[in-house]
This record gives sequence, structure tokens and C-alpha cells, in this order.
Amino acid sequence: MPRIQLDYSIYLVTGRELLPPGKDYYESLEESLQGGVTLVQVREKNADTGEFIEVARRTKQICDKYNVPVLINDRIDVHLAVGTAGIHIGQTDCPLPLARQLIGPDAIIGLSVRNLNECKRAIEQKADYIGIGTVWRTESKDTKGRKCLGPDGTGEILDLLHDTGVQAVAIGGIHLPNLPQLLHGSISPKYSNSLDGIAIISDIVSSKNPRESASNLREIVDSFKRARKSLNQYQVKGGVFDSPFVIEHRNKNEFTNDYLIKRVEDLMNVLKDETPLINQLTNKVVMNDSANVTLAVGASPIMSTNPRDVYDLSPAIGACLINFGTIDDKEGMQVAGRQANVNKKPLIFDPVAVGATSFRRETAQELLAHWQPTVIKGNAAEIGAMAESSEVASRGVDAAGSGFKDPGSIVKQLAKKRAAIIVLTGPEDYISDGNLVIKLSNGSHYLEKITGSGCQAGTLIACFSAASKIDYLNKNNEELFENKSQLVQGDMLLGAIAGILVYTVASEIAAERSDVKGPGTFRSALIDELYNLTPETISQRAKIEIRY
Ligand SMILES: Nc1ncnc2c1ncn2[C@@H]1O[C@H](COP(=O)(O)OP(=O)(O)OP(=O)(O)O)[C@@H](O)[C@H]1O
Ligand SMILES: Cc1ncsc1CCO
Repeated sequence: MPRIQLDYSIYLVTGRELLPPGKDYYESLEESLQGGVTLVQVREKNADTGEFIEVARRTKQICDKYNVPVLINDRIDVHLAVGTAGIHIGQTDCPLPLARQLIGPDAIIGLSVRNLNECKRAIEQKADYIGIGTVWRTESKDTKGRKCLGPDGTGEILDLLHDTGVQAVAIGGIHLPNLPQLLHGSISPKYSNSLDGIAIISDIVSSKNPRESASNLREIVDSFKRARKSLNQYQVKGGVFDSPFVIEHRNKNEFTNDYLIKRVEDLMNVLKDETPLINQLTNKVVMNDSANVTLAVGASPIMSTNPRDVYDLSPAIGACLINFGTIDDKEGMQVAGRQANVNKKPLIFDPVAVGATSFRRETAQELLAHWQPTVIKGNAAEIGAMAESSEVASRGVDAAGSGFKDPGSIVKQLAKKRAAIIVLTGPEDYISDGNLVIKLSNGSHYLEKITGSGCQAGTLIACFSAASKIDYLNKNNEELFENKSQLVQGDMLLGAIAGILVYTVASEIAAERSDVKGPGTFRSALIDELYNLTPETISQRAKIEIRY
């Protein structure tokens, strides 16, 4: 007989010791069930057997009213005594094959896994589900000193579950603000598997209003699952594009060069009308040029790096750029990126020279464990390093060699792996959201002769991503925004395309000017041409190729 199918969406792990003062455990449990908890695990670290059985029995009585199954942490005897749906065991508890013998074929067995090897063993031993963790460090004692997996590490484990039927929840440090980041950031690199749910302790148990806490979490998980479903449907049916990070539905017939140019023009106007503030944590080399190109397209720069300051600024900004060219402000970068996710701001990551040193590679990993970027931009060496490809090497901040044989598939695969828009710069630029690849062929050879042209391109992607979010909010009532799991509202693919197109078209005009004699005059002519650029010029010059 097949075992019952559980809904792992919001998996509450109880912890009576975490209740707020004066809150009754059973009252809190019932409220959380009303809010949308889909599965409950009774975990009692200090109770005697008799007390554990009593707590489990009453928990089951309450959960039965809401048709929510109950699992027991570790204790097979308590499970048998109360007749719950199954057990959850850790790596040092009763071995899974023995537990299976003891509780029979029909009960659910879940296993905690911390790494790929433990996951492989869980599959071999036929666990029904795995609890992947710890995702992020938590205050609770048992996670101190443990290696945290982050969304990335969680995603690597999810790949192993492909075609196994084993379900997965993530656990550890998951709270409402970082939930969208976890769900998107853990989409597995190879098979695009995603989490079946999240295990939550303190966000619900310690809450004074567990109904509301559970319901907020549930809304995000449900909308993420809906978005994944519609993405899968698109892949089967073809034609309609929708991705978890781009809200606009794309129809193949409507998504043409003319449509793109029209939308880029719209965003140019939005920037001039709304002047969004763009916080840029960037390198010392380009800071002044980046601030000037921001002003030239109508946005407003602020180069804030102090952790307290970036935290306070975050709600007010239109987008955030993190460029780690000189890696001076790692803590500020961690806070700025995290708050950009929390406040649903476009977050552009420019991992300058990431492949050049192990320090840079480790810093990129560390930052990506803290936040989920909306767009990752780099030259061939940087994108190659992010994609773990050895085709293009890095020579300091520049790419060495002539580029990838198949740049389109590199950006598409990396976009899927990272659940982000990927921009690969060079004589031709390739941009992908994991479904489409857009090739842009404007630009000037002078861009290779000034420092920080890639950094400025990143700045303009940040400006136009901000414009794309504003444009979306101007056209749609935010209250109607149904996909709560979305990291950012607005079309972020379009933001990236607009940033590159505006930069490269302006560079062509600057390079053609008779007063431009070399990189020095080009540099200031470029700022002027960005300032004077009109939508008509974009439409006359844009060289766009859309590939499906
Ligand atoms: N030979 C070229 N012809 C046309 N456009 C180019 C050329 N090389 C680069 N570009 C443009 O210049 C911008 C920067 O791209 P590039 O790949 O040179 O960045 P980068 O190597 O990261 O630069 P930096 O490290 O100086 O910031 C992009 O918009 C790209 O389209
Ligand atoms: C030259 C240089 N060094 C660190 S960042 C930077 C700017 C170009 O990326």
C-alpha cells in the first residue's frame, strides 16, 4: 500500500520552550493550524516519556480537526503509542532501516541530512522525505558551530533527489523575510528541483500571533509553488514565458524587437520622471564615473557602504548594486544585499574578477549565501567562473581569450542554476532569464580602453531594473500583486536589456564624434551622449536578436 502523501508546504516543528510568555502551547498550535500549517512534528527535548505521549496525543487530537498529519521526533515508542503518521529521525538516532522494521511499511520516515553523502544514504535507505539543514545559522544551541548550507548548498542536495520520489523540506534560520530568497536560491542547478516545503520553528512558535505568522509563510510558499507549476507548464506547452523572477508573461508572438525597443523607451522616460535612488557598493576605481552615468540617465546615485547606513537606506532605494571590484566593505555588502531581498528591491551583482583568486571566489560564495541577486553581470571570465567553466580565463579584471563557443547556452544554464538574470558582456552581450537568450550587438571598441566600462554597465542595469519595478507598480495595483514569493516586482529581464542597450548605443555615438580623439575624450563624451540619448536613437541603432 502506498504511504499517505503529505503536504510539506509549512511544516511546523514544535518547541514548547520557545513560546512567548503567557502563551499556551495548544492554543498556539491551533492558531497556527488555522493560519495554514500543513504538517506538524512534535519535538520534546526534555519531557519524560509519559509527558511526551500526553503532549503528542493532545497535539494529534487538535491536528485531526484540521486534517493535518503529525510526526514524532525521534521516539518510535511515542509514535506507536499515539498512532501518528510517522517519525522524523536525525543522523545519530535509530538507523533508518531498523526504524522501518520497527514501525512497519505504512508509516512516514523523515531523515535530517546535512550534506550530499547523507542525502545519498537517505535515498538508498528509502526515506520518505529529508529535512535539509541547517540553511542559516540560528540562535538555537544545536546549530552552533555547524556548517550552514545556504540556499546554494540546499539546491545541490535537491539535485540528488531527481526522479527518486523523496520529498524535501529545508530547516534552520528560515524566517518570513528570507523565505523568497531561500525558495528561489535553492532551485537545483542541474534539474531545477525545488523544495516541497519549509520546516519552521521559532517564526511560528515564538509568535504572539501564530495564525498570522503561519498564514504569511503559507502565502509565500503557495505562490512560489504556483509560479513553478506555471513555469513547468510553459516548458511542456511552449509559447508563453513566465519565470519565477520575471512577472510579465511573455507571448512569443508579442515579444519582438519592436516590443523590446518600445519598452526600453518607456523605461528611459520612467527614469527621468521618477529619479530613483540607486545605492551602489562599488569599487574605488569607478565610483565617480558610476555616479555620473547614473545621473546622466536620470536616476540618482548614492554610494553608501556602511552597514547601518545601507540598512536604513534600503526601504528608500530603487535598486542596489553590489560590485566587489576592490572588496572593501564585505559586511556592508552582506547587509545591503540581504535588505534588498527583504524590501523586494532589484539587486545587481557584479562579481569583478571572481575567477582570479580564491579569495574572490570564496567571497562570492559567502555573499550569495547571504542574498539572492536579481541580475548577475560579468565579462566572459567572470561568468565562466560563476558557471564553473574553464573555457575563458581571467587576467585580473579583464577576460583573456576570445570567449565562449556557445555563449547563449552558458548564460541560459547559469540563469537556471542561479535563478537570476545573467548578463555576459563583451563585443556582443548575451542576456538570459533561463528561458530566452537576447543577443545585443551595439557598442564601441573604446569601451575596452576605459577602465570600469563593465562596472558602469552594471550601474545602468541597476538604474533600469529600478525603472522596471516602478513601471510595474505604476501600472498595477500593488495590492493585486498575487505572487508574494516573487523577489522583485517588474520585468527584470527588460531592466537588464535596457541598461546594456542604452550604454552601448550611447558609446557608439560618442565614438563617432569628431572631438573624440582617444579614451580620455571618449570617457567624457560617453557621459554626454548618455545624457542626450533619445528613444528615437535607440530605435534607429538597436541591434537585437531574440533566441528561444
Ligand atoms: N569590442 C567591443 N565592442 C563593442 N562593445 C564592447 C566591446 N567590448 C566591450 N564592449 C561593451 O562594453 C561594456 C563592458 O563590457 P566588458 O566585457 O568590456 O566589461 P569588463 O571587462 O567587465 O570591464 P571593466 O572590468 O573595465 O569594468 C559592455 O556593455 C559591452 O557591451
Ligand atoms: C581596475 C580595477 N581593479 C579593481 S576594480 C577595477 C575596475 C574595473 O573593473
